[in-house]
Amino acid sequence: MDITPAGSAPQPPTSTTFPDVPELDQEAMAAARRRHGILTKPPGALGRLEDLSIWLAGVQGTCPPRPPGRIRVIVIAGDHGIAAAGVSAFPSEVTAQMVANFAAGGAAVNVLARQVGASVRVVDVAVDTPEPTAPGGVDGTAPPERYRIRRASGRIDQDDALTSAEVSAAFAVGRLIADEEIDAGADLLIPGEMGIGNTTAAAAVIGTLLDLEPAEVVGRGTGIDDQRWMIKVAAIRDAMRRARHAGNALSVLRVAGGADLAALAGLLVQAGVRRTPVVLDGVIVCAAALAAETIVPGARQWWIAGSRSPEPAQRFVLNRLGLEPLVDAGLRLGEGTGALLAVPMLLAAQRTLAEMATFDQAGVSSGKNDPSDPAPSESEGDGEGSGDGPAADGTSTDAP
Ligand SMILES: Cc1cc2ncn([C@H]3O[C@H](COP(=O)(O)O)[C@@H](O)[C@H]3O)c2cc1C
Ligand SMILES: O=C(O)c1cccnc1
Repeated sequence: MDITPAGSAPQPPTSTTFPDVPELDQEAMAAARRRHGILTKPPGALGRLEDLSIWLAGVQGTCPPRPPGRIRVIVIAGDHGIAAAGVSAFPSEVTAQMVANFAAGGAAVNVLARQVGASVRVVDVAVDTPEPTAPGGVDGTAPPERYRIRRASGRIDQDDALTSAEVSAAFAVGRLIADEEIDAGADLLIPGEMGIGNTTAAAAVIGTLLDLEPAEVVGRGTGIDDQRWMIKVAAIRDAMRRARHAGNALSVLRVAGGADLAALAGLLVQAGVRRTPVVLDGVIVCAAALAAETIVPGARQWWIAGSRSPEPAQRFVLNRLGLEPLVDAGLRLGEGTGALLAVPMLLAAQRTLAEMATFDQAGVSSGKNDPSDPAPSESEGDGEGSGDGPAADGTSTDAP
């Protein structure tokens, strides 16, 4: 697709092509639905676990699906010039300080990752320090300069966040990271982020792409007071005004987003290209997801929504993408924490589909009271697993 220049600074036009994203495996999904129909439970009784397990079968192309073997959280770190306007309750220095905290294993994302056996990688794409703050590559040996796009993205109420070359480079870095991780064996990706001021950029990107009012998309971020809220609305308004005529989603990321958002968008697209599932996190990751789906339609099939953010802009994105968060626990942290909280549900979905006994195996009557209408045998299945089905005969499925 063509990338048209936009924003105040004139940019040379560039042209970039994007990959197609494959469809989920419909046969594996149909097999998962059939299997749900013969497991020892009333049809649909596992609720969203059934949908999740069917999705997992579709992304893995096999039924029953396997448990994820290597869950990777990738925290994309980058500062934002807009922080200088006073849109956050915290100063920009916190971004670099938190990168050190991630490396030391002391952040919330580290704790929640440990809980589900995931590992955490931090990538510095635009932290406001002279030298990159995080090591490069999956094993930390690649040059960190490869991932660093610039020192803080531009102040979006006055300037473009990035140049054309930088937004393309950031998107490419996101794709590179996904490739590196998947090549190293990751089979479930959890994108997270760290960057003071990034809820302002996320809101501006979402507001622009969905044509919303600044006051509809602004949130309290790190916990700003009313005075900062007004500054933040004005910053989003000015950024949206600059981005309105950007032309396409990548250009919106260039004008009103930043290196972190563009890298996240590239990572999300490439996960789909590589048939690798993703759990989405809060409003910043969702802003990148909206851009990614706009750039490469269909990428969203490979994602599920982990957690509802109190940031109002996230809801608009999830509605547009047709995703319903698994968890609504009031988390407003980012880093990938909300997504990690949803991982146990995904694991439960895999396990129930893979390990539950069938009616035949357990010798349990399969739920048709009319003796002239015998239950489907295991080999036949019933063709429909989850969703509305006939009432069960009341046979217990040993629910806890
Ligand atoms: C100590 C600390 C740790 C964090 N971890 C994630 N965020 C989250 O808060 C920031 C966005 O909020 P705003 O737009 O209001 O600056 C991002 O860094 C996000 O990841 C943190 C914020 C702080 C202060
Ligand atoms: O929704 C999020 O991810 C979020 C919300 C507030 C602050 N940082 C991140």
